[in-house]
Amino acid sequence: MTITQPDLSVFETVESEVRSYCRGWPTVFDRALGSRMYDEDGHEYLDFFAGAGSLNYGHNNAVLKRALIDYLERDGVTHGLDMSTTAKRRFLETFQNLVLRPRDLPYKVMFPGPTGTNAVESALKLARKVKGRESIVSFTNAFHGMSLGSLAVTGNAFKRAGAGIPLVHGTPMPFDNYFDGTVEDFLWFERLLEDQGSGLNKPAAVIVETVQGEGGINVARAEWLRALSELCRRQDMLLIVDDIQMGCGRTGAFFSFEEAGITPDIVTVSKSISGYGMPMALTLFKPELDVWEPGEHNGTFRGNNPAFVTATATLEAYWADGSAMEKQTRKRGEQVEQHMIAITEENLADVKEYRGRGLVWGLEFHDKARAGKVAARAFELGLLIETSGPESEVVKLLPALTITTDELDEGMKTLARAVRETA
Ligand SMILES: Cc1ncc(COP(=O)(O)O)c(C=O)c1O
Repeated sequence: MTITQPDLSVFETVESEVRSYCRGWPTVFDRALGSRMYDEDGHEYLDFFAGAGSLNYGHNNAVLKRALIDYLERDGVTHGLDMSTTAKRRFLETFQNLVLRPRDLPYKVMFPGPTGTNAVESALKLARKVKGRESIVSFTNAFHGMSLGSLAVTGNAFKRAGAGIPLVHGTPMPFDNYFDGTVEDFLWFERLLEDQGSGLNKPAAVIVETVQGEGGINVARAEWLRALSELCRRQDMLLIVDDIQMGCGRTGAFFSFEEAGITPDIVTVSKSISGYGMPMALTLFKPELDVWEPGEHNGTFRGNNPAFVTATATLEAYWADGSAMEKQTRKRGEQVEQHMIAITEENLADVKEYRGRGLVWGLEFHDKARAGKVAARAFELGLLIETSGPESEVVKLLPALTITTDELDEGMKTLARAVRETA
């Protein structure tokens, strides 16, 4: 009898898979608490990434964890099906009372599916159905997700190439050009629309991020957002704000568009809405856009009940008095900015610009490869930071909103050291 050796290559594949899918962080994470992550070898990292913005309230937040454990211990419904549950009702009531009503936002709430791209797809689909038109305006360096509709309005050429086919029905427009000193009136766009020879059919909607997260932390001016909102009104196009990364308090206010004083027709929310890093997404839309028949947009995981529980606990803990959270985020933002000024002054020849709002910040270098080097060195020094921008040329800081001032100082000092040591 011959004994064949077991094929162990599958295990090697698993290990290389685990270690390669790690955003350039060559380790395997195991535990996380607050703003700290720990790998399987016990190394500690300060987290300035916050689950790509899905953990605005930190890892294993004690209040949310308690709510979840209590719910599970009383055998609360755990599926994600589209059914009426007490957890869903409590979330909807709390969202109405603590988020929509105080801001006088008259939105209907829809659960489009588990993740951000589901919310974007539903927004595009709804806008097209309402207006009976195909095209959607989106902006240079925009990021809206990886499924085909979201990708069609995403500006990143590399991500678009992943589709391998032409992506249709997107109309690109330049994002706020911060440096020209004037606010666009968008008359040029309206002239294009009127010019029969331009071939431009009127779009159904415009989709915009108030701060482009994946696109390199590009901050739109409030005046520009207002001009865009006016353009949409004049031209009978719907305004969709994708608040998936910048919402839930990231820029200060609960919704990132509040400061600009605009009321988008449709808003997409995901990432930090569950508060605990669990998949959950919302599409908010004005009541007059409620054109879907029951069942016209459904899905198996549209109503993640444990996520409703943590989302409700998050709103009660942090947004019952939203102004406190807002104030704290702005203060922490000022703290980051002080460090950014110091880093810039120390590296005048290398730093191109720093920019940000609330607790989302970017640091760009003249040398496009530098951001990756800084992030890699920061990792060695125990700090998790990502890069963003079309060529990953921007160091992106996205700490939890619940980070302490000491942790923030510690991380910024590590960043300064990483910049110094990669000069
Ligand atoms: C602004 C924005 N929209 C949409 C998405 C897509 O969300 P998801 O990755 O959950 O599909 C992201 C993800 O980073 C995002 O930042």
